[in-house]
Amino acid sequence: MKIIKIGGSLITDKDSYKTPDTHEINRIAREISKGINSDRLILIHGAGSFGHPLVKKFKLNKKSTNKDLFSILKVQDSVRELNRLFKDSLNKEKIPAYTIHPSSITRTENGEIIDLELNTIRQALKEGYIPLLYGDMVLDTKNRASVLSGDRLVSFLAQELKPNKVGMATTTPVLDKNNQKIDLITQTDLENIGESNSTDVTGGMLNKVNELLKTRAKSYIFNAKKRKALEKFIKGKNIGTEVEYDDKGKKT
Ligand SMILES: Nc1ncnc2c1ncn2[C@@H]1O[C@H](COP(=O)(O)OP(=O)(O)OP(=O)(O)O)[C@@H](O)[C@H]1O
Ligand SMILES: C=C(C)CCOP(=O)(O)O
Repeated sequence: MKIIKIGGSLITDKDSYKTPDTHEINRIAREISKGINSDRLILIHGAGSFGHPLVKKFKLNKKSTNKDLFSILKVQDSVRELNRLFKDSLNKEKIPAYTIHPSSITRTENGEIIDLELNTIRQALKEGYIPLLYGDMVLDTKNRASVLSGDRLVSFLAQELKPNKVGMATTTPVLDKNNQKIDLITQTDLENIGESNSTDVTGGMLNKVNELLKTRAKSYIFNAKKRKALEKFIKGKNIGTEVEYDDKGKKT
């Protein structure tokens, strides 16, 4: 099994509010379709400009017990819109993507997952679907709602479902201070890893690396703007920056 996250910066224009990159959405769906084989696959996508700017505007990433219910619903509706665009494009390419809305199956406590209903995902896989999840706003026992990033979903699902490979497709591999690609990153060399240059409430590249440090499966962050990179990754090629598992990287 593979778990792959498609970054919000690939499928949206992250600097323009709620702007899908339809051309890239369709190209990525085609690459997934060409790459896919009998290996099981779970897809997750980020929120891009359909999530981060609204969360920031409504301050929904802060601790508070009285977040406005309608603001939370607005963010959920917005990320669902992006999910629908991506799902439709995947289905058009004959990929049986089956959306599982994280907000319907997850609770967090202070942002940490305490329940996530895995049997729905397992059953969807069993029936031959490709479960499709995404960065969402979910119920939180202490703060009414919390932002659950697609990056966290990747590491949580990897821990539970034990895929043999994990990929985070975004617009760049991990770069060093000279802007050169890092081939292998470990817990000890995180100094040059920052957040995102765009509006991003979930920690950008640093969060991605931190989540993958907790992931035992072989894990890669790569640039899927490069033609055929995603297709090759799905077919089994290792590309981008490998993130080495480190049990000291465990946050949960
Ligand atoms: N050392 C680094 N190497 C590469 N990118 C870095 C580095 N430090 C910070 N970044 C930033 O991290 C960004 C990637 O993280 P970001 O969270 O925006 O991507 P994404 O997963 O595609 O988006 P989303 O969170 O919406 O799904 C890069 O575009 C870059 O701005
Ligand atoms: C901003 C929201 C609602 C989810 C963020 O998910 P991500 O784009 O995967 O970090």
